[in-house]
Amino acid sequence: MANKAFSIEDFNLWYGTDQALYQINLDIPKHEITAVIGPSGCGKSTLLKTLNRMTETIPSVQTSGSIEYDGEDIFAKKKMVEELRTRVGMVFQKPNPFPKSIFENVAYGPKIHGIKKKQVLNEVVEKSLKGAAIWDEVHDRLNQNAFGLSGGQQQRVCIARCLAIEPDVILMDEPTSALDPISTLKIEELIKELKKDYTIIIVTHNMQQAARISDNTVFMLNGEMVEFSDTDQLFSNPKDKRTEDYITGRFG
Ligand SMILES: Nc1ncnc2c1ncn2[C@@H]1O[C@H](COP(=O)(O)OP(=O)(O)OP(=O)(O)O)[C@@H](O)[C@H]1O
Repeated sequence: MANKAFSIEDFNLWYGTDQALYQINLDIPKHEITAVIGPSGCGKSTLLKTLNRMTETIPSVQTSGSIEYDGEDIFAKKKMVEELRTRVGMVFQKPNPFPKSIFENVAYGPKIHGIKKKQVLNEVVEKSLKGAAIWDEVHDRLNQNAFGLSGGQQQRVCIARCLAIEPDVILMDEPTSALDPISTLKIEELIKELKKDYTIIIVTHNMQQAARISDNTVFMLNGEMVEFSDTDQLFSNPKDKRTEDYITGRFG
């Protein structure tokens, strides 16, 4: 695959003595939406968090195998972590704005990266909030605390915060599971929109969501990657019997 964001080869991960990922081999294409589905505890979040090296903040974690991002080994050198996290942003399950104003939430990353000029920060904040489809709702109250927003609005502010560091990839760990159906739909529409500019990898419990928004789907089971296919194919004509059993609701 010429246009791949991540290339994962023979990747294994252990929490202490418990193995959570087994021999994962997977190429994740650029500028597409890749969904990761599977029953609870199958390793979806672990796989996602490994992609921007968040799992290594847990002391007991050990890994083997290789993961390349844009052709470079993500584990290669210490310096790579900051660079990697700038290029690979993350949005979490529960909206987690900082207890700061909407403006400061979005300006936080750029400020850390040394941007001080108010004019530039204003532009970044506006662009990011527009990119996250929340500008119209908040432009007249940027100085209000982000906690005053609804859950769906908070999640879009968190997406804007992620966009403000100008990543190439956005990892999303069940970004709508804490939201109501209307907010969920808005975020799904936003994700489809963001695909033009970003590579998106989304963990979801919700198979309908994976079917609605993703181009490719990874099905995981007990720490193994059972199947990686075009989403339409995976849901209409799965290659593996275990995928079929899962998507037809026979387990999980
Ligand atoms: N910090 C941790 N320490 C030890 N074990 C962990 C840790 N995080 C996850 N695990 C274990 O690793 C396995 C995979 O967990 P993971 O959270 O990746 O699964 P998941 O598919 O995302 O689950 P869910 O859908 O319930 O969020 C599970 O057995 C879990 O108990």
